[in-house]
Amino acid sequence: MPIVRNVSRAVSQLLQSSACGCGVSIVPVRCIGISPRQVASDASFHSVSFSESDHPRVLITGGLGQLGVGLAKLLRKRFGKNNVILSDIRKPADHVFYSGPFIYSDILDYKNLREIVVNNRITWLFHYSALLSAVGEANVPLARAVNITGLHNVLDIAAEHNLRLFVPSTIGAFGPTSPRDPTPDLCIQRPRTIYGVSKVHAELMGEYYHYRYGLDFRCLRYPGIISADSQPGGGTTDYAVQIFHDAIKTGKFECNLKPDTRLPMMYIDDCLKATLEVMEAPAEALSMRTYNISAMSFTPEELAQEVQKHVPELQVTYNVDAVRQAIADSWPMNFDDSNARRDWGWKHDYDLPELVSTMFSFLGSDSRIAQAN
Ligand SMILES: NC(=O)c1ccc[n+]([C@@H]2O[C@H](COP(=O)([O-])OP(=O)(O)OC[C@H]3O[C@@H](n4cnc5c(N)ncnc54)[C@H](O)[C@@H]3O)[C@@H](O)[C@H]2O)c1
Ligand SMILES: C[C@@H](O)[C@H](N)C(=O)O
Repeated sequence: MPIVRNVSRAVSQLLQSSACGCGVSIVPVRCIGISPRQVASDASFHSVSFSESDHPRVLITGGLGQLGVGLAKLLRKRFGKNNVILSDIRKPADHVFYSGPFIYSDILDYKNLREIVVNNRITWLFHYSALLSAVGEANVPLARAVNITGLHNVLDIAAEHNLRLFVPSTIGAFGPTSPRDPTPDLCIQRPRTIYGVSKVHAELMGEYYHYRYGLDFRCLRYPGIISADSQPGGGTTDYAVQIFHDAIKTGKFECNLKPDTRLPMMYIDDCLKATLEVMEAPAEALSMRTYNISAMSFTPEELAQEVQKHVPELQVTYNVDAVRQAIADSWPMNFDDSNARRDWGWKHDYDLPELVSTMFSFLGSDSRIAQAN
């Protein structure tokens, strides 16, 4: 009766352990006998345990958004082009399609996702598919399906096939009753968006699967991410990307948040670096499975002033979007990431001045607003 023994050992360990996971080290119990989803008896369990000397075989879901292509580039440099598969439900641009393996995958299609994992002997999964905060409020049923049902599919497949699973969370996982300045890792989380609710759900489900089934779940709460070569997908922090494009194209920027709205932000290279670092961190180093990460925090007014050092002619006006403003007003102003810095050595490279000069050198500041005047 090995399964029964494993179950009772898992349950007794779970009951003895603290629920918060803060500083408490619990030996994860891997027990495929109590796999979270019943699978057909003929299903194959080609789970490949990843040994440190091998390269992981990586799948990225929702990989054609703001962050996925950059992540694939970083991981392919490290693990080899053919070991990293990008997937999405959209058609990739030529340069993406020809830069490495791409596959269609709808995360709502459980069987197809499982087939991809099995056929490609996937060992690491980065689950990036999501509807972000502003688009989520515009289509709650779709956000609920993609962000919650999709996550359930990914969790079950990851547990069944012994994957290391990364799911990003967000500053949006906090709400108006959370401490906002700074926001620690462990505090009240009562977000008021479907996006935030789905991300708290993801954090809790991932941690539950970790303690219950031994799933190697790792999660970072990202701030608003700023990138030059990819467009944001409909979030509240999008203004901080749009200002660069508008400064160069027209010399005029209309901001949809109030000038004094302070939010945590990060340059994409720091975000992707943190993601790889936490995935490579030894399990013993992780006292928690969900960490805040932080780099800088600024208001639209402060960002505009820094941008004007490069484009002095830039004119900024404010036309507040009530939905986005309400969301931003409920989010952290500053993020406390001291646990990530202590546990696995997280350290950001970009503060506001470096972020702004890097964005302009990427976007080519010589094409700036001469034509706008
Ligand atoms: N960009 C940020 O500022 C930020 C901040 C915090 C957290 N995050 C998180 O990081 C992850 C990636 O963010 P992003 O900015 O690249 O998002 P994005 O909105 O730009 O991209 C999301 C991708 O998911 C895909 N998708 C939607 N429905 C799908 C489905 N049914 N099956 C498969 N794919 C589907 C979309 O086609 C899109 O390419 C998300 O989980 C997001 O919550 C992002
Ligand atoms: C912060 C983050 O999760 C995303 N950029 C949003 O604004 O929705």
